[in-house]
Amino acid sequence: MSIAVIGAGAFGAALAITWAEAGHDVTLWGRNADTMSTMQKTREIPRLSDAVLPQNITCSASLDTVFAHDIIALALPAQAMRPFLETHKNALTGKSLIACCKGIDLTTMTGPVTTIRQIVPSANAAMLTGPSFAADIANGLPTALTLATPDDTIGANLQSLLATPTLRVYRTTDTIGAELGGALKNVMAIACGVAIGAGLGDSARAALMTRGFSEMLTLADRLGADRATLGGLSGFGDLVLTCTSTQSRNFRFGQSLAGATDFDKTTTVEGAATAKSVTKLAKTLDLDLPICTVVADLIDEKTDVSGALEALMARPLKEE
Ligand SMILES: NC(=O)c1ccc[n+]([C@@H]2O[C@H](COP(=O)([O-])OP(=O)(O)OC[C@H]3O[C@@H](n4cnc5c(N)ncnc54)[C@H](O)[C@@H]3O)[C@@H](O)[C@H]2O)c1
Ligand SMILES: O=P(O)(O)OC[C@H](O)CO
Repeated sequence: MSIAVIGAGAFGAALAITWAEAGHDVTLWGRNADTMSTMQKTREIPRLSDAVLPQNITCSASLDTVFAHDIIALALPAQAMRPFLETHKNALTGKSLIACCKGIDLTTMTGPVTTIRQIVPSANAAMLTGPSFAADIANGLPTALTLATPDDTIGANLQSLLATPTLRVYRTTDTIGAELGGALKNVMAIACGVAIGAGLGDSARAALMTRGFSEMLTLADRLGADRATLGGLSGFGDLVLTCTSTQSRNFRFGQSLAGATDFDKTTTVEGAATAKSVTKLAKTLDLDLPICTVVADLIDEKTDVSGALEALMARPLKEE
C-alpha cells in the first residue's frame, strides 16, 4: 500500500520510517520546499537527529502528490490541523484521514477525530494515539498505540495496514475517549514537570498523576466516553510515559515553568494550548478540573508555583 504523511516533524518522520520499513511506499510532506528537497537528498531528519529515511520514502512539498493517496496521516500540531483541513477539504473528500496529533482545538474545543468529521464529513476519520516517543518508533523499539475510529470495520482494515513488526496497533470505536486521553495527559505532564522542577518530589508527582487521571475521567464521563478507553494506551499508558520522562517536551516545559531549566520556545508543546481549551470547556460544562486550571493559570502567568500549590492543597477535603 501507499501512505502519505502530512507533517515532516519528529512524529510524522517516525511514522513514515516504520511504515516504509514494513514495505509501504510513503510520501512525507512538509511545507518548506527547501527542507524537503534536502531531506530527499540527505535522508536526514532535522527533528530526529539519529534516524535515517529509507529509500521508499519520498520527501515532498507538493500537496498534489499527497492528495493522490487514499490513506493520509496528519502529523501536524493539533492547533494547525483545523486550518489545514479547512483550506484543503475539497481535495480530502472520501479519504482515510488519520490524525496523529494530541490536543483540543482552541477555537472549537473539539478533538482531532471530531474536527475531521466536522470539516470533511465524507472522510474516514481516525486517530492514532498512545505512549510513543518519535525517536523510539524511528529506532524500531517496540511500541503500542491505539487507533480510534467510529466504524469498526474501517478500523480493523486500518489497524492491519498501519501495524508493523515493531508498532503494535490496538483499536477502539471510542473516539472521544481516545481524543481526551491523548490531549489531557499532556496537561498533566506539564503539571508533573512543574512539580519535579520545583523540587516538590516524586510523591507530589504521583498525586498529580492520580488526581490528573481523575480529572480525565470526570471529563470523559461528561462527554460520554468509555472509562475503559481512558484506562488504556491512549489515556493511562500515555499519562505514565509523559509524566515520568524527560524525553517529553510537555514535561520539560513544566520544568521550565518552575524555573528549573531553559526551554526553546519553538518546541511543540501540545499541553499548553490544551490546558486553555480544556479549562474553557470545563467552564462551559460546569466541571471542576483544578489541575488543568492551575496549569492554564501558570502558563498565562496568572499564578506562580507557590500559588498553584496552594490552590491545589487548600481545596476543601473530600472523598476520593
Ligand atoms: N514527537 C513525539 O514523540 C510524538 C509522539 C506521539 C505523538 N506526537 C504528536 O504529533 C504531533 C506533531 O508533533 P511532532 O512531534 O511531530 O512536532 P514537531 O514540532 O517535531 O513537528 C511539527 C511539524 O509540523 C509542521 N507544521 C507546524 N505547523 C504547520 C502548519 N500550519 N502547516 C504545515 N505544517 C506545519 C512543522 O513545520 C513541523 O515540521 C503532536 O500533536 C504530538 O503530540 C508526537
Ligand atoms: O514530547 P511530548 O510531551 O509531546 O510527548 C510525546 C508523545 O505524546 C508521548 O506519547
